[in-house]
Amino acid sequence: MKGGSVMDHKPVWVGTSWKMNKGPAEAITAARSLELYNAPPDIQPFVIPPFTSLKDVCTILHNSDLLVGAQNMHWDDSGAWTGEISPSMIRECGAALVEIGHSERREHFGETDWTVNRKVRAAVRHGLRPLVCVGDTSDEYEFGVSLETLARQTKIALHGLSAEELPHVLIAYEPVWAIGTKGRAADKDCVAGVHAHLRRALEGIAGEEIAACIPLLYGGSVTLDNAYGYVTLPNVDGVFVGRAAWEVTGFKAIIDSISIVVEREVAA
Ligand SMILES: O=C(COP(=O)(O)O)[C@@H](O)CO
Repeated sequence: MKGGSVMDHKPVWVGTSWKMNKGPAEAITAARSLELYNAPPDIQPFVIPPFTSLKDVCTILHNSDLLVGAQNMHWDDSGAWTGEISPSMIRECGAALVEIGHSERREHFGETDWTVNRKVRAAVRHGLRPLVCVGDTSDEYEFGVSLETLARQTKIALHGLSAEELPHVLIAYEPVWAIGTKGRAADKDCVAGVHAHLRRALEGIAGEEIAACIPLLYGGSVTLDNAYGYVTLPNVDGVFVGRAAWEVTGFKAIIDSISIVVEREVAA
């Protein structure tokens, strides 16, 4: 079928960020209903709760099949950074992942390629796996410069990482025009083309062998109806879901739909 994740028996990543939803009580309820969840073989599920729920969710899911991440962090270990959360604080909560550079943070909170790079380097230094979000705006898409934007964001995000550090990174391609209630999901041809380009960019940065280890996820209006289609594409190693996975039942349904495809491909 492809030279991507399923054939290589790498796990297919299926995760959701709860964004600014679920305070501690609701997050604990959701985490408890995932605690005993047996993830299908070859699927690596993850959830990314808000900071106020991070420790509780990490504690509940500590021995589960799910990984837990934070939605952002500062790059410094500690200091006078009012309102910020450090990498060691996230580690202390028990998180394994940290999302960096989501377009909502780039657009509304001053995240830049430069701050993304500092955060990515800090994350790996602290033993966290950064999930770096890259994405083109609708203007960039219309003007035909999406690939340049994505290559720039990726190169700067990973700048300065060593050959040992690079395989800890995950990348999510999330077109800004695909995210949220006003977004439209990218079609499969677009995702296949962009992911092939991103893999080549990674090969330029890290060499072929390491680039092949870096999971490339797609995110933006992923639903139960389209999720499994994305993971059949070459160079798509998973999906990063928002709204459609905020309810635990929706999240599990998406995982199940993907697992059918994965099992079929592994058996073939
Ligand atoms: O923003 C994301 C996608 O949100 P959707 O609601 O699925 O469009 C991605 O980062 C997952 O949170």
